[in-house]
Amino acid sequence: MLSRTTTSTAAALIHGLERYSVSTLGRQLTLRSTYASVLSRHFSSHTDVPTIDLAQLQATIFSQTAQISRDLSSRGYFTTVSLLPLDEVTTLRSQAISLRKEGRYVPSFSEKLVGDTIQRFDKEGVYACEPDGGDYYTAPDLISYIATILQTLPPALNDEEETRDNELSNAAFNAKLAVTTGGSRYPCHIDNPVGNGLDVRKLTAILYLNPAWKEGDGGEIRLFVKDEEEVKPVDLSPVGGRLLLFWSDEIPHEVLPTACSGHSSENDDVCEKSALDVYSESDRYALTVWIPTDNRGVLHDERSKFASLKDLVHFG
Ligand SMILES: O=C(O)CCC(=O)C(=O)O
Ligand SMILES: [Fe+2]
Repeated sequence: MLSRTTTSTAAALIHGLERYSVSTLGRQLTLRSTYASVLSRHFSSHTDVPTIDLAQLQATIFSQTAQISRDLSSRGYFTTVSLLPLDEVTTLRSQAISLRKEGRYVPSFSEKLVGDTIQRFDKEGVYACEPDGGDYYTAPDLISYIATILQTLPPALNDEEETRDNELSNAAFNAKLAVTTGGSRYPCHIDNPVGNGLDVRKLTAILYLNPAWKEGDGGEIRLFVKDEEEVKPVDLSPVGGRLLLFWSDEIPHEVLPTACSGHSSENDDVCEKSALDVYSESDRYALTVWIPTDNRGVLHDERSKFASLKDLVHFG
């Protein structure tokens, strides 16, 4: 349990966040209320407080900032499997499930560029929620985690030589909690594929909330990165406590199918997708925070060493 002083620090961190709304590829992603107003209600009523150690989370990020910055600039991504201890990951997962039980998730869809047009497609068996300040009472640790990441990563990376030019912003962001059920996958995509001035997301930060994940459970994220002039796939398991960072406008990636929890009655090879209100241990939870840039000019920069990836990779 956090002491009052530490929690107040979290409130102060959160207080800096602004309302943010960006229309990305025609979709309105909106932060419905500020975390600050919810936290001020919280402090007057002394109800639940976050139990994850936010000060330790911040210290862990600061201790790895130099490596994060080096990896992002040299290979386009950074990952560690031990951002948080497993008991904290378990807490976050249970709050993610509570939000699902409250009906905060909706069926997920994505958009892809086909030639010059943007096509929308459903991601069958994938459900998503955009957590915001209004979710604080149900998910205090999830909301505090998001706030801590936002207040820690952008200034830390803006202080490092290799990543300073990206001018990451801690004033504006989008967050998404997604659950992938039996056999579902995400096709290959780039999170911010056009950089048309409305979508300014630069850094993708994913935390995986699957403390019981085992080898063979599937659901790996496959990044396409560069090895000399060749494209190299890198598969990373969604183990609980893994943090993955990569450039939102440059790194193609897909999510491989999760293992089946049941088979379709008609076809044994086809996984039974879970409905929105069916919960399974094998559900794959991921919490993504997208950090934007204050300088649109850095998006889709043709001089970047990763710029050619979008031409080399087959999407869809
Ligand atoms: O859950 C993952 O591993 C990646 C999800 C993803 O690519 C996305 O939400 O854009
Ligand atoms: Fe993505």
